[in-house]
Amino acid sequence: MQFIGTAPSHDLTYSDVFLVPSRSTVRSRLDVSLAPGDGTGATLPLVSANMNSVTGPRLAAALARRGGLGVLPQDMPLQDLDAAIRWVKEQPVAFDTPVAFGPEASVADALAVLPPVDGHGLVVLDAHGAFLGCMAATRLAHAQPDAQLVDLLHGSLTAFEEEDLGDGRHAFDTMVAAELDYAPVLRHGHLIGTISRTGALRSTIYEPAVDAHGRLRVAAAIGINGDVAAKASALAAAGVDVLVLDTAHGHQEGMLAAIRTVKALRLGVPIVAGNVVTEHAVRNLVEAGADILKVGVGPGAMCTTRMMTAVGRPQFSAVLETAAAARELGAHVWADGGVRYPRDVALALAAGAASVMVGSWFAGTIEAPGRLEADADGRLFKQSWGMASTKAVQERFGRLDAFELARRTLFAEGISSSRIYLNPLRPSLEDLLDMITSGVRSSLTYAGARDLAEFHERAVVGTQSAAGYEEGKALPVSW
Ligand SMILES: NC(=O)C1=CN([C@@H]2O[C@H](COP(=O)(O)OP(=O)(O)OC[C@H]3O[C@@H](n4cnc5c(N)ncnc54)[C@H](OP(=O)(O)O)[C@@H]3O)[C@@H](O)[C@H]2O)C=CC1
Ligand SMILES: Nc1nc2c(ncn2[C@@H]2O[C@H](COP(=O)(O)O)[C@@H](O)[C@H]2O)c(=O)[nH]1
Ligand SMILES: [K+]
Repeated sequence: MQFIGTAPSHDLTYSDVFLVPSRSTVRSRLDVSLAPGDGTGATLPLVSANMNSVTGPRLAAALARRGGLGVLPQDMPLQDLDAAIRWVKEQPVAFDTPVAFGPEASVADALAVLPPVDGHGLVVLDAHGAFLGCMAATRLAHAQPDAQLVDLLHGSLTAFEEEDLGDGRHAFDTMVAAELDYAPVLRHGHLIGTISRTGALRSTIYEPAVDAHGRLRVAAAIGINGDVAAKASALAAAGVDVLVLDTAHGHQEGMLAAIRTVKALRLGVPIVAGNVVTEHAVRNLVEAGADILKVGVGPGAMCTTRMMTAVGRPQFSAVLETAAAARELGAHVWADGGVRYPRDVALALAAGAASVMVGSWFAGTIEAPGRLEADADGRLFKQSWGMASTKAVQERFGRLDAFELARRTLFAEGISSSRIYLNPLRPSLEDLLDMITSGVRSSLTYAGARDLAEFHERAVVGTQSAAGYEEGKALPVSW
């Protein structure tokens, strides 16, 4: 990456910079590879943040199916993490995970996890897990909230046998011919997944991130305190593909010791460690055994660290410096936090990040863990909160005595409650992935790059004023 003109002497963040188009020989945006090449097996440079409101097993499976990686948060009890990892590994790769309800569930139960939008649907299973029927999510909009789903199944949609669908193109055409936008997929009469037209289309564009056994990949985080070796070993035994060692101040002795401990276990999975923002920290953490550095102090949407402590660093420069240092050492960087538009992802990758970690943006999706709520205007949202917020600290340390809990709560550095609204046009994680990857694929072709290594090499970046940034925004109403 190079700056157009002279490189600025002060630190920059994503909004301060823009990409300059260069002469290109790349003829199509579909000729571009977005594989991070960081040893995680991901084929898409997107990682979901290890936040309770962001990454649950459902979101992790959906993300891995399209090539990214979900990081399950360290706050989940170990047995829940174990179950979540195993659950992700059991999910279909070629089809979507069914949104399933038991025979007792009501329309209100369904609306708490699934908005009545096109392209989505739900299945109803009997008490033994056998498939009873399905319905389009849009049906929920016109039903009484207390109606039982099972009573709405008459005229149930068609279900396909797996072999009738074939490859993504054939599956898409089959659904168009059947005038269906959503359908369950059966194998010998047993439910193995669901499919939508967009899902069929996506399967021709994305490549799932799968392990050596063809199962979806998943990452999990652990903190630096407690029995780090026991936790890391337990997660590896459950089948985790990437381990993330995470704390607010990653450049500390406690982190270096934790990395050394996990490295010595030789678990055969990449070790991600952070958060850091300097070249010096990269050198120390890689020396201790980290393969990937998680970079970002203070850019996160739920994060109050910069205002509380003045500590941090504008994220574009943090990524640029750490990625250069990591590259020299054969390590990689994940740019963590502060991403609000596809352009921010493109800029992090141009600065040299292998992958980009997204938190709050993904919290407002159907696949995120929270329940759907509606505000006074009927707009749907999910709750989100920071992992260092009072809420998170109280949940994490709830088992401690009142004095210890109060002491730790004093040091909160995050927002406890925030509403992340679902984008009505892009309510699902996969809709956001489509938007982000189409933007980033386009960024690469503007730079004349076929893959992320070339993109980083060829990217030309300029700095802009606040007015320059403003000019780039679309106008929803006339001026
Ligand atoms: N990327 C970012 O900007 C930030 C992210 N977070 C996220 O919040 C979550 C919780 O992290 P964390 O608060 O580190 O909790 P952890 O449970 O991981 O504990 C952190 C440990 O580091 C010690 N420590 C020393 N200095 C600091 C410091 N300045 N800030 C925090 N801990 C310090 C703490 O001791 P003691 O409590 O005695 O001081 C504690 O032992 C993580 O997911 C983290 O990524 C949190 C803040 C910033
Ligand atoms: N200082 C804090 N940082 C936090 C907290 N919770 C999460 N985070 C960091 O933010 C990113 C996600 O950023 P986003 O802009 O995409 O939401 C996450 O990975 C953490 O590094 C917090 O409470 N305090
Ligand atoms: K912030």
